[in-house]
Order: sequence, then structure tokens, then C-alpha cells
Amino acid sequence: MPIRRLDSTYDEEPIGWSECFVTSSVKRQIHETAGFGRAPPQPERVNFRISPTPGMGLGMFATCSLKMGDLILSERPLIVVPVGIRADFRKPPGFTDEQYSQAALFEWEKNLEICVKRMFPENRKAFYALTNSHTEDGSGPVIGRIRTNGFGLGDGFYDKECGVTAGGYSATCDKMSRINHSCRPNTTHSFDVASFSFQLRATRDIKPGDQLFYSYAEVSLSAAGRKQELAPYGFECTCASCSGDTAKSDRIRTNLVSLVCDNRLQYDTWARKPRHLRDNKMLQSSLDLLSSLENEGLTSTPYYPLLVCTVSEIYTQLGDTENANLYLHRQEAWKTARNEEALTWDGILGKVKNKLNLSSLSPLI
Ligand SMILES: C[S@@+](CC[C@H](N)C(=O)[O-])C[C@H]1O[C@@H](n2cnc3c(N)ncnc32)[C@H](O)[C@@H]1O
Repeated sequence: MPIRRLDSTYDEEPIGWSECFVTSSVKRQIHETAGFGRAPPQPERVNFRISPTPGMGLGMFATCSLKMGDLILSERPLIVVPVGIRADFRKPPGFTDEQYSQAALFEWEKNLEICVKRMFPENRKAFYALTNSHTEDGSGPVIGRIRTNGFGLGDGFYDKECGVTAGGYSATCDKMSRINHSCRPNTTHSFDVASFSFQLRATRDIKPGDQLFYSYAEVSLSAAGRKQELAPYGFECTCASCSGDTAKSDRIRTNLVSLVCDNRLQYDTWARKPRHLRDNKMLQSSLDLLSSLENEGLTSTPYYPLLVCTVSEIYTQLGDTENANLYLHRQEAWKTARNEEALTWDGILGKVKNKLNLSSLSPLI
């Protein structure tokens, strides 16, 4: 991507080239995406660097102040491949399941090698320079690097016939794949199919020199659950949520939905009271919850803008338009960062008109 002619050169595509191993139906989906072929948004200046960081290899660092929603990097991936192994041979007689899966992995590596060989030499060099933490599980050098450095692609890439997990795709980048993990991330990314590029954006305020982090694990899991998800990457996370008061952190993460929804229920009761009976406790408890979410690095979850919306409404009720607007802007910044619409309380309440207890709604949200 884009389509390469025999005489194409590496430099003629300023945003870079991606080698794509996709089925024809996914290729069609990509080409039929509205606006396909457009240029990606670019940050006004280079605002990150890649340099060594103790105990983590290379990492990405901010070189200027960044606010929630700010664009850090637009990047076209080096390679896009299916997540699952798509082996099309039957288990040979006498093979154990383990032998069959190792053989399938070997065949898959051969297929992916073809993709890597097709890269421009500059991209191939960048690809092989990436870290490989999958050296002991039978992954070859190509699969190992993809497993270590790949980011899942969303709805634009999906082979329905292969099932939910195996039908997905993964993309590996030159620069963005240098971002290290924290369970308290300060960035998020989205993939824009039309320009065939990732956008990495800040999800909180970042100071110059701060390391940029993304969470490789589901942030709403407990410390033990995240540890399990991170095991294949070959490191143990030492962020404050993993090494500090894990019980407190677990309570917030695993009860995120009910905490935010219960707060909303309290707000609804509070807002129905006559004006002179509304005290400041509602504001304080909501701000406390908001700062807990921010401390835990949960600002990229969909519950954050819901809580921000409640805080904004409390300020409106208290007649403080300046602060109400400040939080409305934060909700807008979240939408920019995530490149998606935020959930709204109306939408959620609409779904569950007849239910009294919002805490029980987690599967709906
Ligand atoms: C996608 S790469 C990130 C860039 C990598 N640090 C490098 O030098 O290329 C993932 C690998 O980085 C390392 N890593 C990422 N986050 C880490 C962390 N929080 N602590 C220690 N190592 C980490 C692990 O080796 C992991 O397998």
C-alpha cells in the first residue's frame, strides 16, 4: 500500500510503504473506504524522540508539552498481516497437536517471509531492527517481531469467515512500535483506513521529556490479569499500579463501570433537589473519582468522558460556566484522541429505561 509499480522508489511515497498480506475481501473493503487515498494529518512539528530507557530497551519520549488529543505521530505501518495463523494443510498422520501447531507456525513464517522480502530494503532493515521477545515459543524471526510489535487493527480489517479473533489483522510500525508499555498509559492510537496510517495521540497532559506509554494489556483488568496478558512480552510491568497499592488500583479498575454509573445516579438525585439544598459534596466526590481515573491512567476508556460529562453538568448546575466549559472541552479532546464519538448518558439511559440499578449495566456499555 499504495500499489507499487516496477519502477517505484522508496522516496516517492513520503508517508511510507506498507506490505499487506490481506484477503481479497479485506483489500476490497480498504479500497472502498470513503476518502481512500487521502493524506494523513501530520503534527505541526516533530514532538517525540526515540531513545534508550533503563530496563526497557528503546522507548518514545515527548520533546514538547502535549495536551490531551494532540497528535504525536502519523505513521504508515511497515507490514499488515492476519493475527491468526492461516495454515491450509491438514494435520499429517502421526503428528501430535503440538507438532502440528509448530509445523503450522513454520509454514506461516515462510508465507510472511515473502512479504518481508518484498519490502524496500529501508523498510526491511527497520523491520529486522525491531525487538523480538518471542524467541522461545517456536515463532520464527518474522512472526516473533510481529507478535512483539504489532498493533491490532479495528473494524476496517476483518475476515468474517475466519471468526472474531482469527479474522483480525495486526500492523507493525517502524517508530510507533518503539512505544513501551505502562498500565497508566498517556497515549492512544487509531488507524485511519483512508490514509492507511496510524495516529498516535496524547490522552493526558504530557511534559517535555516524559516517556510516552501505551497499554499492551486491557486496563480494566486487575494487576494479576494484566500480568498474565503481558507475560508473552517477556517483562514484568513496574508501573505504580503494578508495584504500588495494587488492591486500591484493582478496586478502581475492576469496578470502573459501576463507580462511574453510581456517581451518575447520585448526580441525578442531587440535581433533582431544590437549588438551595445542593451542596458541594457531589462536586467533590466526582472530582475525586475523576482524579482516581486520571491517576490510574484510565483516561482513554469510554467511562472517562462519561464522568467528565457529569462533572461539567455539576458545574453548570452550580452556575460555574467557566469550569463547565473546561470539562466540555476535555470531552472534545477525548473524542479527538480516540477518533470516536463518546458515549452519552442519554444513549446509555435510553437503552435501559426500565432498569433501576445502573451498576448492573456493564455488559451493555
Ligand atoms: C513493542 S516493543 C517496545 C520497544 C522496545 N522497548 C524496543 O527497544 O524496541 C515491546 C518490548 O519492549 C519491552 N518493554 C515494553 N514495555 C516495557 C516495560 N514497561 N518494562 C520493561 N520492558 C518493556 C519488552 O521487551 C517488550 O517485549
